[in-house]
Amino acid sequence: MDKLEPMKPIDVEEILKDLDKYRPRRRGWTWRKKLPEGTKIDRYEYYQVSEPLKKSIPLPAAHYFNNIDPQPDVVITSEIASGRFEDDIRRMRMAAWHGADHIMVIRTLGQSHFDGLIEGTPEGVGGIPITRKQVRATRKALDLIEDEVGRPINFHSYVSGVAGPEIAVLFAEEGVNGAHQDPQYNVLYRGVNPVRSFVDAAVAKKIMAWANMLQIDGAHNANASAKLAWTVMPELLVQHGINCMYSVKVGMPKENIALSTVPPVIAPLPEMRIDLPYAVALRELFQGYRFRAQMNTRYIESDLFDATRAHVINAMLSRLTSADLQSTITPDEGRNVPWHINSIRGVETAKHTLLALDGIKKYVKIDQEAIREKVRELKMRAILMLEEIIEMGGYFEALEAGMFVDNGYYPERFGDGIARKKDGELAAGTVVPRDHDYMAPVCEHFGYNNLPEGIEKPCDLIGGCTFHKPEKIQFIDELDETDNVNLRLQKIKDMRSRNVIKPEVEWFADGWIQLDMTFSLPEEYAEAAALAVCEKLGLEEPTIIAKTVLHPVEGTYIELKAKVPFEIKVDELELPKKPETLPEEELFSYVEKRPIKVVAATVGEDEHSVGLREVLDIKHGGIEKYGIKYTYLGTSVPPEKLIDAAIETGADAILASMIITHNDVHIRNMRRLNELAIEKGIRDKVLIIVGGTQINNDLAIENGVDAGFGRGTKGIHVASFIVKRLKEKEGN
Ligand SMILES: Cc1ncc(COP(=O)(O)O)c(/C=N/CC[C@H](N)C(=O)O)c1O
Repeated sequence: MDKLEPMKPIDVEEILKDLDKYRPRRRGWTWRKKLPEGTKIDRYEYYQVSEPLKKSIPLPAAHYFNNIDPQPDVVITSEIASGRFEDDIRRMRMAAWHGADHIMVIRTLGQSHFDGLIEGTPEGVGGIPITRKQVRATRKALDLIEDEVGRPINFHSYVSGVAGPEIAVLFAEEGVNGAHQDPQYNVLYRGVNPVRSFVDAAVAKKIMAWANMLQIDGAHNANASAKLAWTVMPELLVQHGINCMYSVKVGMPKENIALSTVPPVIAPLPEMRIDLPYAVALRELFQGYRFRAQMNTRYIESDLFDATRAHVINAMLSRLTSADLQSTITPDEGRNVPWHINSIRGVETAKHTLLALDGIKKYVKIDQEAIREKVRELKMRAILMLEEIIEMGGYFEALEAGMFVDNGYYPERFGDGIARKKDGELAAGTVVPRDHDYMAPVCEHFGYNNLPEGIEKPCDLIGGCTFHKPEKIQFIDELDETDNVNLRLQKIKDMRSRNVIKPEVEWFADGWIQLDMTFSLPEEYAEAAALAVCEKLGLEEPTIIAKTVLHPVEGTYIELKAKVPFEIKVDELELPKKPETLPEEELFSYVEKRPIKVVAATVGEDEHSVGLREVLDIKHGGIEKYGIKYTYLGTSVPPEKLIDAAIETGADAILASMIITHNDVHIRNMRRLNELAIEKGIRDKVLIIVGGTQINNDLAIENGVDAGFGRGTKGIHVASFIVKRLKEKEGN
């Protein structure tokens, strides 16, 4: 398969075919191609956008603006790792269409403790088992997806744990474009021996530098691990400094070193007043490096709205300072391994906010004087901390003393930091000093290597290494015949062959749905009542995933997930009939021969007019475009007035818009129009057509009018209906 059919799902079996022969089309990271300041998109000016996509899904409100889908200048990340790469590939395609060009894949639980590579395609837990086959299949799929959307997509995962160097070689061989690499992470959060972690990191970073991979550091983990995240701000600056300098010393270019910057707090704290000075201090201290805005995962609860608000603030912080990448840790990080919809919501939030604040610095400047004191204080605290680390004898000694992730706001100390023994922890004593005559015919190998004179590159000694002779790469297909993608695909093939489907959240037809409901009960009763509703609906495994107390006794909002026990037969689905339309030239010629007049209004106490005006006015392709004359009576028009106007003007049709449906007021208005038309003796002379977001044709007809048009109706739909009916009534 050399390209994707836009309206066909990715064929994973096709992706898996000839995987042993696949070679990555490029190595290294790709930034977006920025467009000049003042670029016009449609009639609007932009200052921070990049080249558009060939295929994409714009923001929800884009249809008001000719469906434009501007792409911010900042790389947008989507983190996708459900445990089944074959489903993640589908979601990567969804994310790419919504504007993500950086796909980050978390590794399966505990892979950092595997002292070697794993192979095949076992199912992961909370992430993907990173194996050559999985990496290769995903990169191959991303090739197709990037061709489809028309923009390179960066594939990213993690170089960490006791097999860090091996993972780095794998990523370099397989064309992975970016990776987290920070030796402090292994030490602090994976309990790896500090010396081992730093030696491995040097080896891994050198390989990543050769592969031109973007590196993201792990400072955000301190933020995510501290009790009060803001107290580690000075330490975050120190941690960024340690990884940045270590990476530069190993030979990594600064433009490939990204700081994973996290806003230290969230409302109810005065978020921006605390986060802004920190963000400014970072960018002043680390000029020349890249900034990856990482949402604050420390405080993400199960409330999707609160998480989304936090994401908006984070992206706003990016625009007020600067960011090269905008991460979109999904809003449901606080409750699930991210679901499809929440990966996409994360991308939309980033895109929306970055576009909303396009060029904002032309109007809004940070008052450098006002912020100066706070910025200086943060830098001073970080410098003092660095000086103390040096006084303690250096990084490893400071580590043993528990200097890191202490919850005190340095120099305040609580003594509850994460202490790691220099000669203890996982893989202690496994670093073997190289002999003085050490020689390895290995390219991009960190450290001294007694290579013989006159060779062009080390691997010339062995006829080429896998970096220079990829045909030497050993591709292992599957190792576990009971846990692999082929077995999992069997279930999908079976359902597709029977043309049945189930709802899903992260894996194909996994059966999960999400419900939300509100009860006028205190929360514990509301939770029990919600579960009871699911039982009565015959749903399986109902699980409460979030709740909002609207009032201690007046009401509680509950969100649940539950599984549907049945399959849906796709063949038996009744698709809503698309309103038929006549060819435009038929409409023009009919109306020319047979003039048509209509009266139109928004009826009752309803003030909504936008939808009706779009159906009427020529500039929106309204019925006026086809020569139909209309008399528009405005909004909140009593049905009586609309009928009288139809009589006065001899109208052929009445167009009544009704958006408000409270207490079925729309239904009363439909019936009223019909009754009045009968009373006044014009019912057989005039078509009554109603429209509105909650209207459908069946509802309209059962309430006495001739047609009902719902959301998204265009002038041609209404004009076609009128002409069709008049033809039926009057012949020709
Ligand atoms: C520097 C570093 N190395 C490795 C790993 C992952 O390591 P395991 O494979 O042991 O889980 C991480 C994880 N960070 C969380 C990712 C977050 N969701 C993010 O977007 O940054 C890390 O920060």
